[in-house]
Amino acid sequence: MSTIDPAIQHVFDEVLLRNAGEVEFHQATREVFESLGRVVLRHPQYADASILQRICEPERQIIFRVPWIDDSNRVQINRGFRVEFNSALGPYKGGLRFHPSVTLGTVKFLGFEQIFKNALTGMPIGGGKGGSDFDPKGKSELEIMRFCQSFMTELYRHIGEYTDVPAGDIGVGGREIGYLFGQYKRITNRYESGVLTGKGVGWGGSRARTEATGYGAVFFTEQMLATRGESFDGARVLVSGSGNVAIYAIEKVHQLGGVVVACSDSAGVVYDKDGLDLDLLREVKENQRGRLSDYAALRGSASEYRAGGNIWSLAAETRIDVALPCATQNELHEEDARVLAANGVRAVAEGANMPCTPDAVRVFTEASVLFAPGKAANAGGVATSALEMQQNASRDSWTFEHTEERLAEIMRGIHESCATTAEEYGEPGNYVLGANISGFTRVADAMLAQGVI
Ligand SMILES: NC(=O)C1=CN([C@@H]2O[C@H](COP(=O)(O)OP(=O)(O)OC[C@H]3O[C@@H](n4cnc5c(N)ncnc54)[C@H](O)[C@@H]3O)[C@@H](O)[C@H]2O)C=CC1
Ligand SMILES: O=C(O)CCC(=O)C(=O)O
Repeated sequence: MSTIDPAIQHVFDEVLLRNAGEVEFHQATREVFESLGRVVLRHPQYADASILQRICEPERQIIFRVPWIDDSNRVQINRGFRVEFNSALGPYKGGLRFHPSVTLGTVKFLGFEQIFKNALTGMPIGGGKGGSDFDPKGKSELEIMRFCQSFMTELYRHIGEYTDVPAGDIGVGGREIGYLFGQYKRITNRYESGVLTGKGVGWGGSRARTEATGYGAVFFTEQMLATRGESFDGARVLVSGSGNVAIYAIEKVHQLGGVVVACSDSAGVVYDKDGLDLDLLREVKENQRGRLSDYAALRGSASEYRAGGNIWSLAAETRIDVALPCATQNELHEEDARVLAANGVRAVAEGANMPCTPDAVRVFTEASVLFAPGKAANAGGVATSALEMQQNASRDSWTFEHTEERLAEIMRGIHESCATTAEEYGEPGNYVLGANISGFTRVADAMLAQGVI
């Protein structure tokens, strides 16, 4: 079992004390600290410059009121957040999450992960994240627009092409990015394309950004499988969630010859034993903004809907080769990992951010299941956001094929750097260790070069 090296335990204790009650942030930082003992011993300059202490302290945290008027003319108040965590490698970069569960601790855990993920991409982007406890579910189109406009009315003063570049995450897709961009343009009187990514392709967005996170997670898994001479061809796959990441992970698995037999939402699971109907799924989720129960009703006898079901338990009923958790944090627990490992699952890759609990990750590691942490596996989204910024800066617009090839190349590079770093530190195949050390080293070296700031 991984533990924190005694040489850096006191730094982690301080992180716990300074960020009391932020359990997801504790979880994310603990995992990184568990990987870093050997690095700090090998490179004492990091400890001398207090890099660990500094990397855990956001450069800036912004919390603001978001007032808006609902369709019944009542004033509603939400809370907005933007945590600008680390700008050693470039402007803060990371998504916005709109979900009722969002707290400062959630945004800090996501922002912390983003620092290392963005470093792994090799692109010039720092780490940040934001969001609100606003719940988009059940809101009208006009309520969503009014909320986004109010959110941006405060956020605009903190962001910019060279400062901080938000994008989407849970509850924030192309529609919300459109409303946010419109309000930014209106307030600043500037068509600053590079201030947000995930824009519509017709007005500054990048082709393949919508697909990038899900595709990238599958590309990474493909690389991991290849280290054991395996592939997606004929593989049976579980993908949790049914949002942006899940849908495009499913699409890429199907393109590579695999079959995704189940996906989920917060209300239940659909199990189509011969494979999901992706066109229908997209119609229900993307166009109608419906639930999986609606999908199952339309799909008829080819589909089984399990209200409140656990997607991972399907591995005990049918052959599953690969599991891709693509919904939300801590959705795959120790018991689920045991079921997956005991029933022959060969690879697990985190399309979502931190979907597997630490105990689940330990089960996979002990069972020699290939395991890709989110900061490596889902980095294709933010990498393609950086490609969007590149296209914006050069007033260019690339083809889908070119952008997808760049994405595939970036994912191969991330896989390579995680694999070689894990090997260099004596744990070949440990992608968690490889991702943490490789991402950390790039950021730490830039921080050293830039002095005590
Ligand atoms: N959108 C992006 O480019 C990126 C997203 N991610 C991460 O991927 C995950 C999913 O994000 P998106 O697909 O963008 O969000 P989304 O809002 O498009 O979809 C989220 C999906 O998860 C489902 N869900 C939520 N809680 C659930 C639960 N407890 N059980 C089962 N399903 C549940 C929702 O019903 C929805 O289908 C998040 O962890 C996010 O941080 C990571 C990298 C980039
Ligand atoms: O594309 C981006 O800037 C952000 C993507 C994101 O939020 C993530 O990687 O978790």
